[in-house]
Amino acid sequence: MVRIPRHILRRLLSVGEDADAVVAAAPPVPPREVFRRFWPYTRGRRRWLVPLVLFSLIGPLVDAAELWLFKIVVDEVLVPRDLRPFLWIAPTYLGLIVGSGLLGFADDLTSTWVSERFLLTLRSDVFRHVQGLSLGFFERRRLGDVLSRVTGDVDAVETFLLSGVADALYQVIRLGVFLGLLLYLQWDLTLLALVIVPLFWRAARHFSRLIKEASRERRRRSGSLSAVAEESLGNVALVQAYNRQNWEQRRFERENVGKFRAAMASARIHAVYGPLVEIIEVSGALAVMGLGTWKLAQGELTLGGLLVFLALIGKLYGPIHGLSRLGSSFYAASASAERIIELLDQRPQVVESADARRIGRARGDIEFDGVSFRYPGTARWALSGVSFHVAPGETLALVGASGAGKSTVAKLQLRFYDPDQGTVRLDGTDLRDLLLSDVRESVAVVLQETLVFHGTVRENIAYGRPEATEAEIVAAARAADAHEFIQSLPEGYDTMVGQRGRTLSGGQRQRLAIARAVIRDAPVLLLDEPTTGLDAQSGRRIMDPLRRLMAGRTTVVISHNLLTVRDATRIVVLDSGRVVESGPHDELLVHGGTYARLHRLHALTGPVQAGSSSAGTVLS
Ligand SMILES: Nc1ncnc2c1ncn2[C@@H]1O[C@H](COP(=O)(O)OP(=O)(O)OP(=O)(O)O)[C@@H](O)[C@H]1O
Repeated sequence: MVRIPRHILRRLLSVGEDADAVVAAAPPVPPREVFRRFWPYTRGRRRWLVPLVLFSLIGPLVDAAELWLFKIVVDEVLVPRDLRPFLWIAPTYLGLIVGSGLLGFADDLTSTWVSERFLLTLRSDVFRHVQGLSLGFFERRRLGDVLSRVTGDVDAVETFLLSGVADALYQVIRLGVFLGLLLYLQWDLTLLALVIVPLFWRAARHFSRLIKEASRERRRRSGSLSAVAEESLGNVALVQAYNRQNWEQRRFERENVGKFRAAMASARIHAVYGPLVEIIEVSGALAVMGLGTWKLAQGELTLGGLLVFLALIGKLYGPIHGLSRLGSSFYAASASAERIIELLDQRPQVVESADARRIGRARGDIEFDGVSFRYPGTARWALSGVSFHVAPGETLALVGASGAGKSTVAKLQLRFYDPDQGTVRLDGTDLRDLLLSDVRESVAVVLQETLVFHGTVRENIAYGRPEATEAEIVAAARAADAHEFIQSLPEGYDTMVGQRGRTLSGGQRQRLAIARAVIRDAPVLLLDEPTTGLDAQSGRRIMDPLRRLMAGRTTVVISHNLLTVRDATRIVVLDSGRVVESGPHDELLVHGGTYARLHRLHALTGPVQAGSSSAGTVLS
């Protein structure tokens, strides 16, 4: 026999290495654990598995009956050349075919219903889980990979748990039925036919491991591909402006080729496995045929008997073959299941306490008490020992150099993260003791990067409060000085704004964001660099609406632009996560510290010098 050197075989069947992976492979999970994790999702639909099992039981019986009829045709019609038995055989056969057709119809519909229902629940659950994860998860993970798991890998779990198991059951039942018949017909021939089973088993075990490796790699590459595509296409303006298309193309190509290689490795494994299984199968069948023919010659077997026996052997190998093939798709599916489990095992860093309190509408009293915070996985304190208090209706301005920790304060106020030390309070209660939804409900945000969704202008404003009426939406748009420009859009409030509001200008997006905050009508307002990216005129334009929005609310305004903050009740100056100064504008100027220095610098070079008079009064 020709022996293929081991190293060639290993290369042929290996997946290859990826030195710097975009997305890491999920940790391996044993199949039993995968079952344990996903079985609960079949709750409420398990009784539908009973007819499915029954269908799988009846199918092979119909098959066997057909074969039996064939034996009768050969032995009682063809060999004695007698047409009479054919008169009952023909309608019986037709009846069997119609019956199995109806059965197939019911089986198909029921199994699709059960599996699609399962997927419906699982997909929604995975999405709900991912949505509930803390901001920290999204700041660390590649969005494209998460998307690929939610939309692609979820489907494979169904294969693993339902279709796979139903198929396995079906094959086992077929195996049982045909084996029983064969043993009944010729036990010695049957035992000979079964000699190949251990060989099948060994081959299946060995190859399923290889297939699992290849599938893992394929799924990982799919995740990487989505991640690269999402990053490149999501930042298409940047990519084109910097002429980085070729670089992005290469990045994409690298993952694309990786996926191709993984697919080829998987194809090679299957291509070796398929013929191997066939060789084992044919050897068994040939041995049986030899012994069978000998028995026929000895007169121990009729021709019909031998033909049926050989046909049944074919049917017997079918399920064995099917089971071994199933093993490989089962392992391939488990590679996807591992990726889902890894996602489901992510715990939100921010969790609502079991006895969280409702506060209803907050008064808007905010307090940071000795707050220190470090982003997960980093060594540097983003905030250390930060304390300040803002009474209801007051305005606090946070200023400081870039990276000083201003946005981090906003994230802690929204409870996107919990402080490592100290306490953040709303109306005197630790945020950790409040319902998370209440904490978020009490805050309206206008962020640096205004978030606009693909949808109509109306939907974007109402995102702040979905139950808002048309009149409230228009009133909010007016308050945000957005009504006029919205009306001049081709379809007014029904105009679709592209994803991330690309069809709007920066100032228009900001005013839309303000309208959304107005309609939310929350007691606390977080303004993170509300004039970022706007020129002096646009910056001035949103000052009035901002002022209207801030009236009567507790406001925390984050700004580099010192001219927009001088009328705040109190200004807190942050430096490397520490409060270095705090007090009203005039006091800080007299004090002559960091703020006074920054202010002098700004007065000379500030970005809104031209509009300083109106910009400066925003907080008045
Ligand atoms: N998700 C994150 N993971 C790790 N470190 C972070 C994360 N976000 C911010 N940081 C770090 O925390 C520090 C404070 O960042 P923060 O965004 O609060 O600064 P900022 O004062 O708002 O800056 P800017 O004015 O430029 O927006 C910075 O050193 C920054 O690198």
